Amino acid sequence: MADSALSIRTITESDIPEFQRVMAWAFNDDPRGVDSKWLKVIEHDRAHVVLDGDEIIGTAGILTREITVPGGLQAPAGAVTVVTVKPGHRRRGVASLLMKTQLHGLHESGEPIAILWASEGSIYRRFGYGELATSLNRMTMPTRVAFHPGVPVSGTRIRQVSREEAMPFMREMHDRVRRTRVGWLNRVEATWDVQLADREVDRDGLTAYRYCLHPEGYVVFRVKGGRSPRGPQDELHVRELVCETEQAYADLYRFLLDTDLTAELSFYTAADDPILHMVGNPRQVSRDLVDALWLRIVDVDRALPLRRYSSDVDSVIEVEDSFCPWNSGRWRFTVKGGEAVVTRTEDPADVSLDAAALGSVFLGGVRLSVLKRAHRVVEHTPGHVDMLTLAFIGTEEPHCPEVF
Ligand SMILES: CC(=O)SCCNC(=O)CCNC(=O)[C@H](O)C(C)(C)COP(=O)(O)OP(=O)(O)OC[C@H]1O[C@@H](n2cnc3c(N)ncnc32)[C@H](O)[C@@H]1OP(=O)(O)O
Repeated sequence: MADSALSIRTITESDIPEFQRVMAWAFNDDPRGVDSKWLKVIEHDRAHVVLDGDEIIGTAGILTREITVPGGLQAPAGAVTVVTVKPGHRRRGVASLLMKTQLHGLHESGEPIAILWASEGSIYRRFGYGELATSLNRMTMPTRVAFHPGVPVSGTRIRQVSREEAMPFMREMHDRVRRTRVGWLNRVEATWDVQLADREVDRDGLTAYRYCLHPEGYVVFRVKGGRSPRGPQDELHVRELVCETEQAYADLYRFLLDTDLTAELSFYTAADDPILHMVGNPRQVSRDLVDALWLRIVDVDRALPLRRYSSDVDSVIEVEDSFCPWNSGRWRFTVKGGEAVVTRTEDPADVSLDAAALGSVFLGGVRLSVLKRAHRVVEHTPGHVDMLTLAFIGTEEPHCPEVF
């Protein structure tokens, strides 16, 4: 329960310095001037502060985004960011008040999905966000590894260019590709400034970004210099690799892996990055899967029909959602030819779950059958969990390549 001394409102320009200070202190960081990169994307009418009297003690923002969902469709998503509470004011309900205000606002404006990256795994389930809606593969591999015979490299010339030259090409390429990849988000101009901000302070001893273009894709990376008695040991840190053809993917990876003076490539990539199967020895690719997007179904009946499903289903799903009570109760979920219809029903439930479990499975990143084994889903009618599992799973692992 929120403390009764607290109030909440959207921000004005004059709140920005204090908004930034609270953010910085909460993240154990230093404010670095009001041009701090995250502030560039904050939408003032969707950012909130919590006050204790006149003192700003909490912050949160929603970014208006589109997310690609299974079926190659785009759904509106509220991208929740900079949820922070000033040290000294924690555990008195400030974050809960921010979460409630955001989710009620999204419900009223008809935006059926909320997404976020969690700083800690123990915070957001209580607010109905499901973990691992997308996961991230922290991958490293030696450079120079050979490809499996039969993986073609076209010999297309790849050009390293300046950021200015790369930007128009990257904007267009990204906007085409993101519409085809489940979990990818659209970018507004300020997003590019944030995602590819190249401030000295963010480089951690690495070079500035390098931009390399292929006619059907691009790659952005930094290099970390290294030497050893055995020879050059530079590391390539890939920031993003965006390709609209499989050929460009093979060409750009080959280009990176053949870079002189390097020993290792690292890339926070999709869980199912095909590179694992492109190299001759898959054990040379080390992988570490972590949670990425957490997803919240704001409105069950609006959200579920937004995507396409892999098989037909007719099930009654009982949802428990004390934080957004309009979702609680039983819903008939019928899929025919990939399209879902969701209606209220009084019929007995085939399957029961909570809002967070529904958020985890929405993009196909988590199997409902696994949540059943984890005691997070209850099956009342045998067979329905398996049927729903197959319907929700798609042809690729969902992936969100950017932190917001
Ligand atoms: C999307 C993003 O922006 S991710 C970034 C999140 N922010 C940070 O990590 C910055 C540092 N942390 C903070 O600023 C704060 O501790 C926050 C925002 C995580 C939580 O704010 P608070 O105002 O303390 O949370 P609030 O008092 O509403 O707590 C609600 C519940 O969550 C629990 N909770 C809150 N934070 C945590 C945590 N870090 N770990 C475990 N439980 C937590 C509380 O114990 C409480 O539980 P209860 O309902 O059972 O009593």
